[in-house]
Amino acid sequence: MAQAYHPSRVNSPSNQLANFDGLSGEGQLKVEDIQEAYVEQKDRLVNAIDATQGILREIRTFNKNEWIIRYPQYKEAFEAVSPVSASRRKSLRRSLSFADDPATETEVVVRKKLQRSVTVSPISENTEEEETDEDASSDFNVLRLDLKLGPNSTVTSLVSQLEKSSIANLLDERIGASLNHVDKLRLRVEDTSSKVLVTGDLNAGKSTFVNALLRREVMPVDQQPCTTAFCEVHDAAENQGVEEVHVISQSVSYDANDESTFTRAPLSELEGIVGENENTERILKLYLADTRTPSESLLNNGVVDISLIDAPGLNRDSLKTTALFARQEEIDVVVFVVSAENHFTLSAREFLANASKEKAYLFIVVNKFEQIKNKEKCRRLVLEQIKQLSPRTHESADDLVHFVDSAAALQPYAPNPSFDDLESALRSFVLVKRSKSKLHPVSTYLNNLLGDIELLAGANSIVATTELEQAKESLAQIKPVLERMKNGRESLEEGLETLEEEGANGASSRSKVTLAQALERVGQGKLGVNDPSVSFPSYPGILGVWDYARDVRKALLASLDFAVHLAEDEARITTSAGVDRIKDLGEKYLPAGVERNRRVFMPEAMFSTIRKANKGSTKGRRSSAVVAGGIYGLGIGLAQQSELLETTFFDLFDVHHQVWLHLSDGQPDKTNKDDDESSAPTALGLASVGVGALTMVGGQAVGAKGFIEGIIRVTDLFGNETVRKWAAPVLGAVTIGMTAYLILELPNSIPKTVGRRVRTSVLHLHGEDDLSFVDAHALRISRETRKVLRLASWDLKGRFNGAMEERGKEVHVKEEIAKKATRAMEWFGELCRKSEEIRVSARLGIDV
Ligand SMILES: Nc1nc2c(ncn2[C@@H]2O[C@H](COP(=O)(O)OP(=O)(O)OP(=O)(O)O)[C@@H](O)[C@H]2O)c(=O)[nH]1
Repeated sequence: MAQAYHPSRVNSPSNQLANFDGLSGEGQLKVEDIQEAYVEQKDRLVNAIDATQGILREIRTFNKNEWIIRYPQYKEAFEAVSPVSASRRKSLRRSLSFADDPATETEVVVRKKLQRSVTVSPISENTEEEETDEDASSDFNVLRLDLKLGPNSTVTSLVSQLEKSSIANLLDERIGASLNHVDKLRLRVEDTSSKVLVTGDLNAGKSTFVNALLRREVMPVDQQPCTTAFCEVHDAAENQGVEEVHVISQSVSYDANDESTFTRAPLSELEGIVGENENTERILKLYLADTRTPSESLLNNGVVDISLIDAPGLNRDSLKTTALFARQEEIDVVVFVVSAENHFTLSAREFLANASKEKAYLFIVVNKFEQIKNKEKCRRLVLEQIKQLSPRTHESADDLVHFVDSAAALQPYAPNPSFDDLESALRSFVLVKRSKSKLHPVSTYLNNLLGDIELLAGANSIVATTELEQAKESLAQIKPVLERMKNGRESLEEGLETLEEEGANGASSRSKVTLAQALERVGQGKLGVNDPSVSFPSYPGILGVWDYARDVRKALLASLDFAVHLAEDEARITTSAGVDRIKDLGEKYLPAGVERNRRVFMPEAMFSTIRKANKGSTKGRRSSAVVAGGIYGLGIGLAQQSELLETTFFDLFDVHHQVWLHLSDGQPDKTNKDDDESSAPTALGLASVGVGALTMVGGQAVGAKGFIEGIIRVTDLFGNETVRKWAAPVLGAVTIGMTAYLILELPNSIPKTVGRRVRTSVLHLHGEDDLSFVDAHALRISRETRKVLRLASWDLKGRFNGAMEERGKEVHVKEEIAKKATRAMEWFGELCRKSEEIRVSARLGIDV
């Protein structure tokens, strides 16, 4: 069978239908070419659908797991430029903002690549030189989010309620909806069934025409005019190869797999069924096995499963029903059969006028043409009528209007080229229409969807680039700081340790010097320190000697207190200097922007705490008082301690000291100088106490030294006669003289005696850790100094480590952002590439 599609139009300049649908090329086109073109386009679309679904799913996953996709909004960026360049720029430049951040706008360029395909990139220096594209679309078609709440609400007002992620969720939902829609589109593209409605005037030969197409006399001809059944002819392959009739029960939707929706009948009963169902608009499904090859068969053509619907002849009653039927979306093609003898009746005109509104192109079969004598006149008249009824059909009349004799086509072995032409044209028309009705909307949708994906990718690429740049900028600032901190950490710690050590040691050694000097002076009967607040009492005379000794003791103790106070003051100065140096270290090592220690060091607050007595110490109370610097207002409060203030006889006459002086040739024994008199109550000592007591009883205070010296000399003289004679008066005179001497010496000797004793007492006060007065205080002061310095250095270390940690975290965060942004840039770039690839391979926007 010849398959030439347009043999008469090999050189035809216009082939509007074919041109319109992109299925026609230069020269003669065979129906196979159209079939092939259709199949190719269908396959390309199915692949494009699968690939698009793939990238939509990837977007959702990426949006969910890796990058919150930002939803861009574009508006034209108007600039005060010359009118020419303004018109150029208007379509090029867009102001890009994001739904979650409408205040921040970036100027971008929207470039057209393929039809309806745009890319977005930031403004560059060369932008001005680029070609203008007035049609460049820069808004979303498919993935548009309706972010407006009402007529007066703007995106801005809504955004306050929408987080970035909420918009990303909305976008995700939109993508989800789009995925579902693409699923439906896939089914639509893959659905190979196509319905051809055959209708026309009563008795025009519709059934004969359908039989001719089937090359079988299946449809009953010469039925009563009131036959109202719609006979839908399908390939038997759709019914497991069984030829039969399915009589569809009224008011149910037919399902071939659901027996309850139809009644089966053999083909032989078709005529009877059609006859029975007069006046009822029934639908009958006919399954026929077409034995012809796919290239010959219309029903089983290997490309689409065409089903033919033999509609009732048009009359007043059936007109409306048939018109409604023809309007159905699933009807791809309406074939109108008109008898060449009768032309178009009123009903036919009415139907065609309506149908041409729905379907711009109609396939018209002018039947029984062989019977017409003046064929040219008939052809002319019919075409004129068609021109009136369906102008578009008339324009493509060569393809769409066929003058045939259907009855003759049923004759076996009789060549019928005009019917063959019709058949080829009808098949091509079905395919072209199908391409237009099924493939074109899918192609448009995919193209728009991919365009949206590219817009989204372009905008998000800009966001990622900006984020990457910002992160890099921050990293360039923070990383060196962190590096410096890491490198400086050790030397800072060393510096702090040294400062602490130096401070504590310095305070200790200074205190030792100060206190040792003071104690030495006190031992010599002088005030430990010279200060106007501590004065030496004046000697009140022999009668006030007791009080004098007490006052001297008190003054010396107070001067020692003052010395401790001085040592503490010195330590305060040392500590202050140490704290300042710690601050300097802070300035050196802490990076800018880190809060410095705001606490002010108060030296006066040092040494103000009372240390609790050591547990188990028998001298608990005493040691508590010793270290209670400041408790009495002066250092350690020695001058207020009753046991130290206690004045004894030995403050007046230090017999013990005198004995030692004498026995060691007037040199006090240095090794035993710290000995307490109470710890060595010698016999001599006791004797001297007795003599002392005697002299006191006699109303005179006699110095032990003088007294003992006297006794020694007196005993030396007793062996001499003359001496014995003069002994009594001499002894009396000596005693008187010595007594006078001692009394006169008291103002000088008391301070020394008291000083010595005070020094000894004080030295023994500090039993803690068996340390001396000086060492105990030096230790206490250095501890306090160390404590303060340590606190300051801990604070600095804390700040330093905190700042380092913070910067470390910041670096980590920025690095993560940079990593994410880099990945996003690559990902969106790849997305654009994939999207473009889909467009190109599916020829979206080109083949329509
Ligand atoms: N000579 C000739 N007769 C035809 C042709 N087509 C149909 N007929 C005859 O016209 C009569 C009507 O044919 P049908 O096919 O029943 O017409 P129809 O349009 O289906 O009729 P209704 O369904 O009743 O409207 C029959 O007697 C056919 O034999 C044709 O091409 N040439």
